[in-house]
Amino acid sequence: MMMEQFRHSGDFLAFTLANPNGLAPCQFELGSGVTVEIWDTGVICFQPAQAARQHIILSCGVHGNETAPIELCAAIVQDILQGHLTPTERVLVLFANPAAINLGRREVTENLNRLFSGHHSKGAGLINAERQRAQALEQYVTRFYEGAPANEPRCLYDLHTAIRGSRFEKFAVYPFLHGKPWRKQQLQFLAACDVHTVLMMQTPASTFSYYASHSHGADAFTIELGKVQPFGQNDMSRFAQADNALRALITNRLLAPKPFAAEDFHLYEVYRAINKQTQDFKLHFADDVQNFTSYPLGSLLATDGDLEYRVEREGEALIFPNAKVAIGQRAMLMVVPTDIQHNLI
Ligand SMILES: O=C(O)CCC(=O)N[C@@H](CCC(=O)O)C(=O)O
Ligand SMILES: [Zn+2]
Repeated sequence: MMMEQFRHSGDFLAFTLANPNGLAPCQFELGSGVTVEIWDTGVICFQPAQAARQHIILSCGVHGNETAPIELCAAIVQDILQGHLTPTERVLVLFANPAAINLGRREVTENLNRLFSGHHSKGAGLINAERQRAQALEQYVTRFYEGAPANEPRCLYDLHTAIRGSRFEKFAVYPFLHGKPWRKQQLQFLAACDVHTVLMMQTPASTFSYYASHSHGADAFTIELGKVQPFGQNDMSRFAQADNALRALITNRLLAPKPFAAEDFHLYEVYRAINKQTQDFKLHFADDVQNFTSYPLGSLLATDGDLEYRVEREGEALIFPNAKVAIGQRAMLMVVPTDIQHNLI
């Protein structure tokens, strides 16, 4: 797709996917006065005509086969470009891994969501498209927040879908805050997105949301919207609330949330992370077992060479099990319900 076709259609996703290795930066203004800046393939920034109060990053396609969030973000961008939606806030939308989206695969060579906070530069001499993209995405996030006064809210919602079905179809990961309190206002926003299950992380991570949270002080989340499906096969009505809430956020039309109530949420914390140590890592439950499933104490969950992982704690539930990850990486998290009200602000 050429520039002219893109300007006509407003289809920034198609423009990105036709130019997965890079796009010449450019800038133009919409009839509404919104300034549009294209920084790179998959990287588009909207600056409203009037002074903004919030600095919002929406990202999708960190994993190339997680299509529902890509469709959702593409529609938002197209509606802005065609004048149907006029942001009042500064917005950066990222289609994070165009090459993987084109392949319909989670990754081209390496999991992009394990390369942030400098992990893209670890491992002597290793260079690949995902490492370069992780570094570039960090630079774009930095550039965007450099344009944000320190006292103004900044957030990043990194939209994904899970590989498996989940007992809770939509859920969020709240990155580790190093002892700072979790924010009720953010949980209320997640509830407005119809996301009522939140996993509170207990350690630093190499994910995009942890990077935005830790390096830029953003309210940042990984949000899982349903299960991986090919393009065109998502039932987008299941994500209508998230779509509406994100559109309301960028146009400053969010309704006042109802008072915070702990019973509106299923909160979990990580009890332990199981990392793959050998090529023999094997899960001992079926592929259709859902995220947040629990088994009785002592049940065998996984083996890794001579190692056995069994249920150790009452109520322990599994999440993100994946035997195909690279050695050394997280193959499954075990989580437990938590009541973290003491650390909510
Ligand atoms: O379903 C799965 O196994 C993976 C879904 C996914 O991509 N999840 C993210 C979570 C990131 C986080 O922990 O914040 C990931 O694994 O990168
Ligand atoms: Zn993902």
